[in-house]
This record gives sequence, C-alpha cells and structure tokens, in this order.
Amino acid sequence: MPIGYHAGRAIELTPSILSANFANLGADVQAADKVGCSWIQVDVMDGHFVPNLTFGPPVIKAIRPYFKGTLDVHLMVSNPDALLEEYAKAGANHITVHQEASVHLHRTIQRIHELGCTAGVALNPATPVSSLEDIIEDLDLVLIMSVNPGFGGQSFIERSLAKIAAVRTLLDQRKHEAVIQVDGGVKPSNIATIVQAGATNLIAGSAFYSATITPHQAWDGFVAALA
Ligand SMILES: O=C(CO)[C@H](O)[C@H](O)COP(=O)(O)O
Repeated sequence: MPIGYHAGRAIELTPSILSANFANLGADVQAADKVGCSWIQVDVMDGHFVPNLTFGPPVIKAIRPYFKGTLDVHLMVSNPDALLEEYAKAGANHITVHQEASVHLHRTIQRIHELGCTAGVALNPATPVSSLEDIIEDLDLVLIMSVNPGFGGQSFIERSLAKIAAVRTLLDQRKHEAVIQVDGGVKPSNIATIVQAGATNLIAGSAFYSATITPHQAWDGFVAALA
C-alpha cells in the first residue's frame, strides 16, 4: 500500500532488511508485510564491490514465505551476471544491478527480464545520470544511491536531489515510466523533499528497523511526513 501520492504517482516505502534483527529475520520481514509495505529490499553485498558481506540466495528463499509483495534484490556485487539466475530462482521479483559493476549492462537487463523479474540500475553518488541515456527505456527502475553503498545509517547526500530531478526529466523526455528509487539516509524529516524532486520509492533501513520505535510507528511517521 502506498504511503502517499505525488503528482498522480503512488509513493512506496521499501524497508531495507540490512537494518533488521538478523536473529529474528522472518518476524522482521513479516512486520513490514503487516504494516502494509508493498516492497522490501534485500541488500546483497559481496565484500568486493562494497566493503561488507550480507545475504546469499538461501536467505532470500528463507524469507520469501514471510512477504507477499515485491522482493527487491539490490545486487551490490562485482559481476552481477553470475548471480542473477540464483537470486531469481530463490524468489526475487525485482533485481537491481549497479551501473559501475556491469560491463554489458544491456545484456544484463535483458537477462533479468528473461528470468521473469523487473530490472533496475543503481547509480553511486559519483556516477552521472547521463550514463543511463542509452538504456533508460529498458529499465523498470532507476535507483539513486544517496549514500555510498555498503552500510546503513549514513547521512543523505544533498546532491542526490538534483540527480533524482535529472532522472525524472530524462524519463519525461523519453515518455517512459519507471520507478525512481532512492536509497540512503531517507527519514521522515527529508522524505517530502525527496518525493518533490521526483522519487516514487523510498528505501528506509535504520528509520524503519529501529531500537526505539516499532515498524508500525515508523510507517505512521513516514505517512504523516508526506500528508
Ligand atoms: O543500501 C544500503 C547501503 O548500501 C542501505 O539500504 C541504505 O543505506 C539504507 O539504510 P539507511 O536507511 O539506514 O540509510
């Protein structure tokens, strides 16, 4: 269920399980389902493309029964092509790869579609939106990284707002509809500005899975911030 609407588009809140309690992962995934999230993101890190290690396909398979909506796998890995089939088979509905990690990006996007998933491309903070000019019409989603990938709990990089607006302009120019997802430092205090720039799907890690508030309270806080 959307947390709001902007310019006629539904706005989705996507919890990142990077900030969940790994000792209680099934329940934390189910909590996102119960509060009404339509998407959940699994941040896959390989210790090579980014300096951290997280979830393999068996984890995706294990949590799949606990979430009805879109299971969004964000591959922060070198050579993503080698892993696409395994993550699709494990239960991913959507797969995002990094522009910086993909040598044959067009082929990679085709392969994700062949596997029955929707496809996205992520841009690191220093990667320009212009790098998507020759692929954007093939994409279901563009992910603007608003932190350097690898860790939750970092601060939103303000320059990301201009990049979100540039993606919206490019999509409008090409008359193509795609999700604009933003990942890193998203909070109730900045969500309205991010949505006004053109984003439609907001990743929330530490602001959703927190020691001080429940997922339900987190959801309510984001809804109120957009109202
Ligand atoms: O992909 C990520 C880091 O690479 C995280 O999902 C992202 O940083 C979200 O965490 P937070 O909301 O705590 O900033």
